[in-house]
Amino acid sequence: MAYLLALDQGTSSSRSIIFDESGAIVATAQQEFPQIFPQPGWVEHDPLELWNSQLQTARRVLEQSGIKAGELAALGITNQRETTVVWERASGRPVYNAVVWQDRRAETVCARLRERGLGEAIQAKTGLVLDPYFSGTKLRWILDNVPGLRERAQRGELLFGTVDAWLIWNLTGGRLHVSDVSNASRTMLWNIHTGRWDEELLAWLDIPRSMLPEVHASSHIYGEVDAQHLGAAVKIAGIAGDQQSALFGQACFAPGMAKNTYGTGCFMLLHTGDQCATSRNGLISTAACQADQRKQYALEGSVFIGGAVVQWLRDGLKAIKTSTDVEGLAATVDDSGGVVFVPSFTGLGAPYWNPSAKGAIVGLSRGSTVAHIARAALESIAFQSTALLNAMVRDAVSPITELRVDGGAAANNLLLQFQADLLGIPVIRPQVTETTALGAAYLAGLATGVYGGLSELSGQWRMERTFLPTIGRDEAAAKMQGWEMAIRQVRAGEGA
Ligand SMILES: Nc1ncnc2c1ncn2[C@@H]1O[C@H](COP(=O)(O)OP(=O)(O)O)[C@@H](O)[C@H]1O
Ligand SMILES: O=P(O)(O)OC[C@H](O)CO
Repeated sequence: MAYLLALDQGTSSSRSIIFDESGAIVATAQQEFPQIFPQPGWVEHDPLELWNSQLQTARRVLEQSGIKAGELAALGITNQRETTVVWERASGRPVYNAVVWQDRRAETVCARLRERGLGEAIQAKTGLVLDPYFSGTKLRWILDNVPGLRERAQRGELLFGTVDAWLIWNLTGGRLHVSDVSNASRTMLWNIHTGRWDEELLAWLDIPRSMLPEVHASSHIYGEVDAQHLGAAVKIAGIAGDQQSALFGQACFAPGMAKNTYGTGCFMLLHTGDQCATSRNGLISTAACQADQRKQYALEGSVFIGGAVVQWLRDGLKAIKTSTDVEGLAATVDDSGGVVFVPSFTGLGAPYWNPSAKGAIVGLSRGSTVAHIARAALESIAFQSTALLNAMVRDAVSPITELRVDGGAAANNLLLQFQADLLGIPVIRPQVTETTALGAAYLAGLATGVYGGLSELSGQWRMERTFLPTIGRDEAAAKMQGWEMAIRQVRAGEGA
């Protein structure tokens, strides 16, 4: 039996999972790390905490499983995307906290690029909307604002990486500065058509070329982990951004196959094969996992607050004790009683793109209770996801006949039923919902010969439960109209 280790470095925790070659989970270890909020709209992580928590979970999962590092066929890395780390080439020390994907501070950088009329040209090259979400704008902010760093970067003393590159630098004792196409495509420095770092983009964002990692296909033997970390050298044979990794782990390999991940945010990806489709409806184009030398693409809708709205009910409103409790509370009422919750705590992502929007709860009446608010919070996750799928349908790249789902909040049956009702297509939850980690394990297994090809992986995918629509299309459309009206109110409040 071959074993594969997936390192899944997410926004709220680091996880390590060992899979056997059938895709079954053998053991899991997880560790949370602190979120740092220095100012409203800013979100940071300590890069050393990311590295240490990831390493600890990798050691723990090996211990728990009784499998020795030397018995692993390979490991794959998957990570929160866009989060930006800068460190010293000579010492490996980070020079600033990691600026997290949710962080909005680079809006000033975007505004200047917009004023220069570069929004469309950037979108044409990168597939991305000019928004502070993406790494290049965060990196530019760091070099412009942290004293001394621009000069040091120009002297070649500093390196930039998304979290995959940072982890691999540490795993290999500074021997490798590498990343994969799926992560590179989120930096706004990568030309999605040529599959290269783009000199014009680097000039517009004023980023020295010497800071950037070397980029390969997602399934590729990058090198080996230093034996001191896990007890033996292990091949690093897969890297992918977590959402593209989940698309791969859901065995969505063909055009028209789509998945939605309900984690901190919600990320819906539609595979578009070797065609880079351009959205006219607020979605972005992104590199999908590349298993070989052929480029693969997806259309993506990214929602910044998904399951995080449930965390807010728990930690901010203290309405529930655990995230799981939300389902019971929401089920005590038949509907939201006219309450609509727009959880745009960190601006609005796709398809609305409004970095300064704030959250709102509208439609409150004397009869509204915390249960209505909890239900509206869950519904907001499904409404936002429906807006993404509607945009994909309007882009008419390919028909979407079903949606595969995963992520922490996909455990919530009430949410998934409401999702199927709104979408009017089957919403399908697989048996293995750790699809992000599974994708990374698959990529590593393909590169090292554990798997013969994609069809073998498609054959491993198993459905756990299907949610079918139970309401008419008119009723679904009316619910969606109520949502869009609330969005207009939020945007009007922002002067958008
Ligand atoms: N039963 C549930 N219902 C709704 N939301 C949930 C439930 N369980 C977990 N969540 C939410 O899912 C998120 C965690 O999912 P996960 O996939 O682990 O996220 P990430 O990978 O972004 O760290 C949290 O925001 C949590 O509030
Ligand atoms: O860590 P997650 O699962 O919240 O995913 C974060 C995304 O990669 C951000 O683009």
